[in-house]
Amino acid sequence: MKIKEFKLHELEMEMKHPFTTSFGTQTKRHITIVEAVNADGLSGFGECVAGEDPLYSEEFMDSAMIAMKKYFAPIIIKNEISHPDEVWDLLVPFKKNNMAKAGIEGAVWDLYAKENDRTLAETVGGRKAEVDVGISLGLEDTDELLLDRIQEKVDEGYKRIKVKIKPGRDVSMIRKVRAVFPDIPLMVDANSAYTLDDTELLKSLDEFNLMMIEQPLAAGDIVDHAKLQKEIKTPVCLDESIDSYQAAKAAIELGSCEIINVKVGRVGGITQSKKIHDLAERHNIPLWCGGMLEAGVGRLHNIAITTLSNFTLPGDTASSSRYWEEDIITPEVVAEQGVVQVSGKPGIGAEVDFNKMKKYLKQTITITEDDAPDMVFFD
Ligand SMILES: O=C(O)CCC(=O)c1ccccc1C(=O)O
Ligand SMILES: [Mg+2]
Repeated sequence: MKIKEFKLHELEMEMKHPFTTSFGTQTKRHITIVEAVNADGLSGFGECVAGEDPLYSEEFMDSAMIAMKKYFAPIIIKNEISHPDEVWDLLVPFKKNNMAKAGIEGAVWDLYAKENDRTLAETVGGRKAEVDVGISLGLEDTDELLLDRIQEKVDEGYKRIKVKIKPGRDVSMIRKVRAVFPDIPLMVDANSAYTLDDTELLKSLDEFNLMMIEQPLAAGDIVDHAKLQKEIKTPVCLDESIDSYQAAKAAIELGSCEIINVKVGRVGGITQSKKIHDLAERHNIPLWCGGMLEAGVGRLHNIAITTLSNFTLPGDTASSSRYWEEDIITPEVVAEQGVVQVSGKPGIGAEVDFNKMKKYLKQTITITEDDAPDMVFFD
């Protein structure tokens, strides 16, 4: 397949509700929709999920835009490929910048699926016709407000509730949650807010029968999580630490986690997600698909990857309406009683609605063959 041009549609989308984690509060998302166009004018779409600032990982949207524009888009335009798996091989000489790589690669996967008149889910090897989803709730100003939000989402039928925690908003808050909701499938996400010095505190979460505790310790850490997992009953789930196949392999071999949150953007795309999926499946490590407060394109990619067999736990791919007054896709993603139907249409299975998208559009950068200088970095 040959990509004639890439278009980087840079958006700024106001969120319906602020989203607070242990590393800050987000009220809007700086998102880039990546469009890959072939010679026939057919387009595939990906979404770069880098944050506004390097607070979740080392990437941020400004850095990702430069990486996609200067390196990754030109290299793919200059090379004829037969399968999207080859995108990773072409980009791997450039270190990290995985969310930028994943944005480009995702658009190529969607275009490839459309060129072959197949759904993206089928193309990545998924078999499910529907997927169970949960929802991730940010920290609220008070525990009572959090209880109200949980009630709302339980009433909507989400299959599991994820609650952010941080020092000072952890044990007593979760005790209140469990007092009201003793039996709901419940997990917490610390976003690296603790250290091994907090082992006793983290051990006290064992009384709440949590499904897992996500990323309690430093982003990128594998060794201390292995020490912590030996001390606590609650399964450790890693997010920020699993930024590559190699990290997943190390975490599994060291016993650093019992569950992995796979984010297509964080690990560098669908090809690497599939590789991690197969490794985890061989080692009986269940997966679920996390979120980065995506717009509809990213949500649809998350749904496609969730159709793979070892994504056995509900992920964070909630309805579009949970985040956006109006999403950029038609139809939007809708979770009915915590279940999302997988579209039978080619590719991501929904149209990118440019009339909706232009309300959020800051700029579109087009990269063509002319913009692709000879890459002197490698032959
Ligand atoms: O996409 C969502 O619904 C939120 C997922 C989420 O919790 C999150 C959102 C932004 C950055 C990090 C995380 C996380 O899972 O750690
Ligand atoms: Mg997380």
